[in-house]
Amino acid sequence: MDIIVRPTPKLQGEIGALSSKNYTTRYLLAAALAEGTSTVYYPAHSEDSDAMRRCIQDLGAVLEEDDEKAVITGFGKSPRNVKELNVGNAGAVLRFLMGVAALSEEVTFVNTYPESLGKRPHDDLIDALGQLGVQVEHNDGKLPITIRGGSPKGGRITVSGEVSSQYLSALLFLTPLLAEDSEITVTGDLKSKVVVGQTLEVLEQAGIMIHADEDYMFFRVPGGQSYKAQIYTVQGDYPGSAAVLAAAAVTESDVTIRNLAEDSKQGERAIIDVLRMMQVPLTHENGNVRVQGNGRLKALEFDGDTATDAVLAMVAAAVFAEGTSRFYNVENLRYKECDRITDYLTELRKAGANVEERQAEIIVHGRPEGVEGGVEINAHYDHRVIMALTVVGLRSKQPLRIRDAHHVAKSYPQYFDHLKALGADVEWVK
Ligand SMILES: O=C(O)C1=C[C@@H](OP(=O)(O)O)[C@@H](O)[C@H](O)C1
Ligand SMILES: C=C(OP(=O)(O)O)C(=O)O
Repeated sequence: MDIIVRPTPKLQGEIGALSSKNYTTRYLLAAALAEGTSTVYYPAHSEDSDAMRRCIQDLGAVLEEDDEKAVITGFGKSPRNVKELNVGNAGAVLRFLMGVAALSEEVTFVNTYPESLGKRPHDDLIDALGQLGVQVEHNDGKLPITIRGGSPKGGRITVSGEVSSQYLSALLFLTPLLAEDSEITVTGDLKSKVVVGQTLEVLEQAGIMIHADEDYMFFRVPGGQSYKAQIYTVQGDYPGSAAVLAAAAVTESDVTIRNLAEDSKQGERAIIDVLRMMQVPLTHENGNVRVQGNGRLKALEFDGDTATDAVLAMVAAAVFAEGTSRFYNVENLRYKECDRITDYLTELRKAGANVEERQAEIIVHGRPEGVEGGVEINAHYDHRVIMALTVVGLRSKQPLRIRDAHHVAKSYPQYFDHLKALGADVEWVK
């Protein structure tokens, strides 16, 4: 399915934020790793969260769900033997479950998105699991991957943080369950460091003890621990909401998103500060973010690694800002659902944006007068490219047609319904 995004000068209204993807994957996993019955309130419903639901059930968790909650009886330290797991296109789900698979005899992760997740590297996690004595068969560090776990005991592990924080998070979920204590040393520059804070927060809520150095470069993990069955509540999602807020910022708007906690550990909360720095009129009180856009924005410089999943939306806003913006420290955007620097900028240029790339930077020469549009966009299987190009389309002179925009459902299936409710002129076409 494609989406046509037509120029929309005004957005107005109020929506509730979608539920956080990162907390949903973590709570579902923590519940599966516990032996009792946990409840997760307001879990996200999207392809990635469904991938976690499907896989933990394949591994033996029992899940019952109604409109507001998932009730999960976990498998604890003993996942059921299963031949294959299908994580869809979900990177975090794959990496976390590669860790859990170390507790199984033999599991193969199949390659169902050869053009997206199938191209992403997992070498650093494969190497770390190898240090625990886990055998991993792989296709040059990529899917399909077969893990023969058996019974790793723990010990000293080093893991590179250069490409993704998900490898470290995977080890933090696994090692408390091993018989012996572990020490994890992170090498290189740890990317998406703030997301590790979300992992530690969830582990603490699950009753797991981890001694973490303040800079997250060294961890002592006591072995022989158990995840406690708990009641969890998923907070609102900043990365997805960032795209809606960017849409409000580039139009004449009065848009409110509810349920975005001021004190959230999500780094993408920085969308609020970034839009403020861009001089977009905005308030954030009692979990309500209200943007009263006037279409005028100022350029800025920003360390994108602190808010990795919101950078594309910020760049989309910067396309219409006065001046030149620079998003630096973003090299690991190249290892996501697509190359979010080269592929994304190719699509932005098609739409008429003036953008440049460096290995680890996106530079945007703003065009407050708007961009031409009138082209077809390749989504590159990437939900965040789809959301960001939609923001650009709302302020293009001619409509944009985004091909295969249904991939937005990886994290935010209701994105276009939400935009429509705010008055955006968007239409699904076959
Ligand atoms: O741990 C997680 O849930 C995630 C970590 C981040 O990935 P990287 O650590 O690869 O940047 C983020 O982009 C992804 O959407 C979710
Ligand atoms: C990169 C993302 O997800 P993942 O790495 O989990 O596939 C994302 O949601 O933008």
